[in-house]
Amino acid sequence: MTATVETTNPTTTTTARLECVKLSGGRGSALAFRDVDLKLAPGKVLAVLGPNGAGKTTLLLTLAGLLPSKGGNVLVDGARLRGGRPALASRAGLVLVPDNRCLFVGMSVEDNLKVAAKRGGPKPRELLETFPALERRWDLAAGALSGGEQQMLAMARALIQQPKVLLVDEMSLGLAPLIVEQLFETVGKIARDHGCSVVLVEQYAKLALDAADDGLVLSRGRVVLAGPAGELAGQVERLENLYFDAPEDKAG
Ligand SMILES: Nc1ncnc2c1ncn2[C@@H]1O[C@H](COP(=O)(O)OP(=O)(O)OP(=O)(O)O)[C@@H](O)[C@H]1O
Repeated sequence: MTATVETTNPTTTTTARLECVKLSGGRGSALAFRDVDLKLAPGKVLAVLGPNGAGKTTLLLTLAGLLPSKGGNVLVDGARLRGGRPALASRAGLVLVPDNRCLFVGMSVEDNLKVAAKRGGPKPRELLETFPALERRWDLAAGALSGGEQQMLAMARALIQQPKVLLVDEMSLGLAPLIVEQLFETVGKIARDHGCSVVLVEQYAKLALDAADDGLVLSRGRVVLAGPAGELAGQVERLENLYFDAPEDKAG
């Protein structure tokens, strides 16, 4: 089964910021996800949900060019992106925030941002507008920050690269619910203020759908539910069944 997340209004927008057409991917010879179709407009947030092992992270890594695709296409602003080439994906504006954050823990907050800054792009201190909590940590080593602050820094470091599409993996991992809620709010603000599209891989289905415009649910590598976030949020029971691998939703 495939499904399409159509966030563009066909009467006003002809080109999606991010588009996947029958995209498949995995590691080695195994497919972790298959035939994923999606369209995401600038400034919109897509929540990618699903149980453990559903293929969510593999989808993000494939979009970021860190894994080769095994079929289908990825398009950014209508231009086809060659798979398996992280430098090309980065040049096309795809920026990944990995679940382990990958910060330089011995370097200060400022230096973590400096190494990612682009010529002509925002200066590190400009990121404090979006992440004011980092100001009082500015000179501290990233490794000395709390989990929530580290996640903010990881997001700020992605944002300083002026992404067209921000790919965020398990932003909430290991964080207190209150911090998670704040981060989700910030994601919505980033999409609106910076006009970038955000693909948000998450386990916290309810919070993610509250922050997203659209949702897509993977189960066993296949899209089993997709549509406006508000509609998916109204199907929490079906979502929960998927998480517990209910037989009716097995994609085979
Ligand atoms: N490093 C790896 N080597 C081989 N197979 C892997 C590796 N990482 C994940 N897989 C396999 O790929 C499939 C998809 O995993 P993936 O991590 O994309 O799922 P996920 O939906 O992100 O799950 P989770 O929420 O637990 O992170 C699973 O069958 C998993 O066992």
